[in-house]
Amino acid sequence: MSSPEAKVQPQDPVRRQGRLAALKNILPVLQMVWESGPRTVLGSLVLRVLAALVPVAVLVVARWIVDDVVASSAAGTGMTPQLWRWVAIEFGLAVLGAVLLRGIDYLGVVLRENYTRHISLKLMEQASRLDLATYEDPSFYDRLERARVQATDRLVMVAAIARFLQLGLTTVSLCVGILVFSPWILLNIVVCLVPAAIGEAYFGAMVYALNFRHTPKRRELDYLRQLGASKESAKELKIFGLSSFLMRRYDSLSRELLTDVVALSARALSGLSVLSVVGTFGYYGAYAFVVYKAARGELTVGELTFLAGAIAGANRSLQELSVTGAGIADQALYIRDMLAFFSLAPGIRSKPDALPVPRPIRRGLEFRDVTFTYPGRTQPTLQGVSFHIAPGERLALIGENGQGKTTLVKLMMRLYDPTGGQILLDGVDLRDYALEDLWHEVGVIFQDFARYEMTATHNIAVGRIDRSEDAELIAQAAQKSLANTVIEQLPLGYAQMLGRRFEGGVDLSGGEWQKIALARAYLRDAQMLVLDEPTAALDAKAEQDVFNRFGELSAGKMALLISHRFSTVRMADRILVLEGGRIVEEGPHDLLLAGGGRYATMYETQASRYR
Ligand SMILES: Nc1ncnc2c1ncn2[C@@H]1O[C@H](COP(=O)(O)OP(=O)(O)OP(=O)(O)O)[C@@H](O)[C@H]1O
Repeated sequence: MSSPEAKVQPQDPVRRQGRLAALKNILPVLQMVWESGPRTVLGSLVLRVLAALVPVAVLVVARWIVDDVVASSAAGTGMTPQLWRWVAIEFGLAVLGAVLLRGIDYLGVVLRENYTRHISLKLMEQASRLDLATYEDPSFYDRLERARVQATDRLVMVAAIARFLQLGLTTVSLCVGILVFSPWILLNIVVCLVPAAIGEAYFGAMVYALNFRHTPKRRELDYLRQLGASKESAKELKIFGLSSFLMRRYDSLSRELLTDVVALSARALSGLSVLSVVGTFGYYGAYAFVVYKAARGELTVGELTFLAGAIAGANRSLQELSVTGAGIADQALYIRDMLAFFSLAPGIRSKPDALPVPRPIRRGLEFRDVTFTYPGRTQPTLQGVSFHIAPGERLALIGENGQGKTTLVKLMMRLYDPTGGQILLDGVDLRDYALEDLWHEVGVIFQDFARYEMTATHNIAVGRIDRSEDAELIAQAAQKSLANTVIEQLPLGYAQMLGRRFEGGVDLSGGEWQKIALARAYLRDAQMLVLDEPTAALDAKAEQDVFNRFGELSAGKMALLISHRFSTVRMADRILVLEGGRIVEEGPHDLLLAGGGRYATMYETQASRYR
């Protein structure tokens, strides 16, 4: 049985410890950014360092220009060569600044595309590793949704970190410039900005906490939106008149979210406005002090120019630094969900020394006293199930709805592990075999098989994707399942896009889809065939044709059939009757019928309908 995966316990994001702990999440993200394109990252860093130093260089040159102009005009020497040189340098710096900006933008685009690609592939890979049980847990979808949104939204954070580094360097260089003249001016600016920085951080965390709480509701909103505009539900929505019901639900849910968001934004607006007034005090205090010193002749006009520019620049970049820093800290909280998703480990996996599945399988598959309870359920779905299926044998499973037939198949494929008992293949526990090998050896079509919005070829090829280019093999599988008759009617034949999602797609009937899905099972060179309701959507004639072939196709293999139709079931060598998760009868059709038990009653009920 798969171990329940650790639930991600959300730390209280508003508390300082939670925020500080979240900061360490930045490191793995930086690592992922680096992995997505080391050269781009390096190039981007170099450009940003250069760009960070341009503002202070401009101010230093401006200071010398102003002082030289004042001196020249007092001495009446006009434009000196030295002055020309300063102007030329200033011009060069302006050009450099503009070019660097373009370069940073360009590399930013490359970085963003690389990172999105890299992270999306990682997400897909991780999602494919997880247990089926994980997919049946609603909290998983909340987590997946947060991870998905974060994977792309956190690009903002990547850009923010780069911006933070650049701003940091600009700020330090300007502050050093100010410090040379007066440490007090600097202190004044910094101290007055601290409350605003704390305020930004606080409200950022509040927004995160709100978004965290809203995730289930947002998921429901997405679901309602999709349901309201999907092909699958369109018929029922119209006939049952459900649209207004869905819209009312959407309206009330979205209103709840809106109210919360507006309330928080209003609080942030008033709180942060007050705090920014304090910051402005610091800036103008410093500015007035410099003007006062210049007026008393304690600073040259060039120094006044430099300081006024540096104070304005430092104030601006410090404010921006605190907003960007708070932003990064918030993003770090969001990233926690993405990292938590990446750290989920599947409970069902191969052991390090896993065995290959024997070829050929000699003794067959045995369920030995198997019990299974679904995660989150208290009652077992299967109880003490024991049976054996030998190579070359066709076994049928019959039972009313919800008796555990599909569950038994899921256990057979190791999509779940039993909670009690053992499943053995050639006398060895299924858990000792390599998972991929085991899956390779089964050709399965589930009752709720997937309908891929792809071409007819690919819809069959998914059964054995490494042979997707082998047109002949695919055509043979289609012939076996009778899908060829369906495909030959399509305007583009095997190249026809199926489903309605994409341009030129053609939809099929339920039975036609089923024949296509059946071809997937035949495409595999598998030793076990498992067909869960393989003919449920087929008409009587097609069912007859499918089964006439099935006999030949399953020769020498183990075949398990699940069906509610006795016409299907009776052709099996042996039939298991499942009731309440237990096998209550077992034997060939004639024997069970003669026995007059559960099977005979079910058979009679169905037969009487046709008399
Ligand atoms: N993922 C799940 N989590 C919890 N319970 C489940 C899950 N899947 C199935 N069940 C429950 O297990 C029981 C058996 O389900 P199963 O799908 O195996 O029945 P079945 O015999 O194949 O039914 P049907 O003939 O309707 O296909 C049902 O009561 C069902 O509600």
